[in-house]
Amino acid sequence: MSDRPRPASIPDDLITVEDHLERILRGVGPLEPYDQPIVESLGLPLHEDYTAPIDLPRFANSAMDGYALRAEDVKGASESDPVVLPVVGEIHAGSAKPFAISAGTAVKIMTGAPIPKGADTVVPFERTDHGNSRVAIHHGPAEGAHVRPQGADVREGEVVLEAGTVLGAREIGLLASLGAGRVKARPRPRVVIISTGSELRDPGSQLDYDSIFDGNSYMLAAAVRAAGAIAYRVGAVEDTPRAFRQVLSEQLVRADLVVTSGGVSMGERDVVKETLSALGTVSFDKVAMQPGKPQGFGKVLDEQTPIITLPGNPVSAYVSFEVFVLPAIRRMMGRTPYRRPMVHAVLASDLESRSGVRQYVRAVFEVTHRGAKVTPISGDGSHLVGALSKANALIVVGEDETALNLGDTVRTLVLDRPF
Ligand SMILES: Nc1nc2c(c(=O)[nH]1)N[C@H]1C(S)=C(S)[C@@H](COP(=O)(O)OP(=O)(O)OC[C@H]3O[C@@H](n4cnc5c(N)ncnc54)[C@H](O)[C@@H]3O)O[C@H]1N2
Ligand code: MOO
Repeated sequence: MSDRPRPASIPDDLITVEDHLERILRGVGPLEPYDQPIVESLGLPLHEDYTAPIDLPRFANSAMDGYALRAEDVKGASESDPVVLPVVGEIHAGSAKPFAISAGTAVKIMTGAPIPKGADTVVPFERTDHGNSRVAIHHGPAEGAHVRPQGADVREGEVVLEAGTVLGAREIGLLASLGAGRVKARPRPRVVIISTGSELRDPGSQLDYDSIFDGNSYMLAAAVRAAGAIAYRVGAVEDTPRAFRQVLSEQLVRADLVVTSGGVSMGERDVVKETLSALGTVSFDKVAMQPGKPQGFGKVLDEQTPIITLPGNPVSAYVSFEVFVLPAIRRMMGRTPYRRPMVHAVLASDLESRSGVRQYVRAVFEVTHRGAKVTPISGDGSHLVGALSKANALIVVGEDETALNLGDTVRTLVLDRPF
């Protein structure tokens, strides 16, 4: 049970959002880390400190196309009084031949090529006559000009990325630059999504008079991917325990987590509840929230795979994903914080809420020159997917709060924002 005090207004037969979430988070553990190809690690937290095995730059090299030479040999050179040096060769990046020059000579050098032994400075072509066998240098540079020194960026032995760093393009680029093809991270959880309902048809197929398209499994698959996990979407399963049990047992081999939609309320064909209650390892509860009241969580079959059962109403399924599944996925991946941080915003209209439930109100969040503002979207039906698509935030109204007023500061979950 959560340590937080239970709001007094919650009816006895409901459990709190906090208790249900805590039960889920206790029931899903972080997945075992292993060495993964670096591009696959995008968005995953690094499991251990990463120490640079080499210097960067690995060798002193030229920052410009030009001539490598000794600054001392061209001291005081100018356009009107150039210093002419013999050109003893040409070095390209990757030509794999070590090179050395002696005093009073120059070598053509391209960007990225190693500075030859004996040289300390590069003069770009633009400050010369661009000569081939001899070159007139029109400028006396400071020693070290246009040379990128070895180890100036990263030192061998230095911890360049700390454990817990979430890997993005820049970090992956650094790892590759240091020669790491793989890196230790917890894997993306594989999440199997099963929608249930004999009325459901796949988008693009023919509808009967009482059938509807299966929006939820697509919405949930997209949400799973957006959370950084792998989604395996299973087409809608009809409302019979046999069909549901069969799909579940077939799917468990590839699941770290199963998420279902539908079939968990009080109906006579609530197949998820009926089938899983019989196993005795999944508990079904009414959670003091709106939308999203009927919820279930437990472990299934021999694999003891965690399963989160979401209500079928689309808005309820979406909000439940945000509140329960997203934190579970993040915990499995080792990403913290598990829960999306709340953002404070000023309410743009009055809002009424039912006592005894935590209300998640669809809303539009925007940052204006006056600060963060949030406007509720009208209509609170859990079937309103059109309205849901217009929202980019959920206002969280506490269990004991029944009215909020225009101008109040409210807590908001700003959806889709990385955290
Ligand atoms: N007597 C009671 N009835 C209901 C209660 C209750 O407490 N007592 N709770 C209501 C609440 S709240 C919710 S939420 C729903 C949850 O019901 P289920 O999880 O059993 O979901 P279904 O009955 O299967 O479907 C509900 C609704 O959503 C549509 N649906 C289902 N799956 C999909 C999908 N994949 N894509 C699009 N739409 C879907 C379905 O057709 C129904 O209209 O129960 C209330 N009833
Ligand atoms: O609580 Mo149900 O989940 O709103 O519509």
